[in-house]
Amino acid sequence: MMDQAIKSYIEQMVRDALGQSVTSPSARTNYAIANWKMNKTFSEMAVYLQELKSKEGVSVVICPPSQLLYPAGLMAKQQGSTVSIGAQNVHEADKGAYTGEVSASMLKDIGCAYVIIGHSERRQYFNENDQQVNQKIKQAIKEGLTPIICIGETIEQKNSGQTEKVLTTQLVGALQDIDSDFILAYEPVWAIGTGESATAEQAQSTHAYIRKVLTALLGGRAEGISILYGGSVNDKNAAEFSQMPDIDGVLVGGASLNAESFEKIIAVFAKGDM
Ligand SMILES: O=C[C@H](O)COP(=O)(O)O
Repeated sequence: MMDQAIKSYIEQMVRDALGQSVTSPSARTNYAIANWKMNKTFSEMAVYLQELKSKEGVSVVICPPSQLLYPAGLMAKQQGSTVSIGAQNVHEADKGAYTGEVSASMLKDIGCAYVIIGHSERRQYFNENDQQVNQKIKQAIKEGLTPIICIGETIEQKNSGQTEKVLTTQLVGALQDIDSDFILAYEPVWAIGTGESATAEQAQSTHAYIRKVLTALLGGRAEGISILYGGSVNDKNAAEFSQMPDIDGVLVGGASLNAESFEKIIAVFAKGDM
């Protein structure tokens, strides 16, 4: 548990930061990240990667289930693709007796460049807490992986006006003693897999708040952090998100499973094509 005095101090910094305008979209990298979750076989992955064309001006990351991490990376390399490979989770320990788990050094060893950490499905089904998320981020950074840190509120938290408090707590917990770069993904739990995305305006307003919290925590470094939106993004609504100054890309679940749909989403986030 965080000391109450530190928490109050950070909250004051956040309040102070709320008056500042800190956005500079052109300086940040745009990302289109596919989270396949527990989907796709080897042959489905092979067909998908053959079909998928990436674009300049946007970093594309595919996060397949763990059995496909190595072959997907190999195949992308053989095809001369610029697509990077990311894992969907990592364990917080270096190594040891943790049956079924995978370490950050193992992910690095097989060519992963990114790892999703703190996805709401991990928090909900596997009881991951902010302290674990923080440890996983540290492990990822130690091994040279870029963490894709997920935060987001549930529908109950949203309806009771707790969104900003929940996001601030998750950010403060996740980012303790983190001084390397990362990607942040705002994924309202109520929008994940429901077909009911946040509106682009709702997402923009929350992203602007998140950036101000990041500014309070990290200072000027927050300016360069890409903040992605996730939650029922598809090839129809992606363009609206891409117009928002604090939305630097998307983390896509269901709609990323189809190469054609994901390619359309990639295209709208390609800087220069907007
Ligand atoms: O990581 C991706 C998110 O959970 C979003 O999933 P979704 O696009 O299926 O709503």
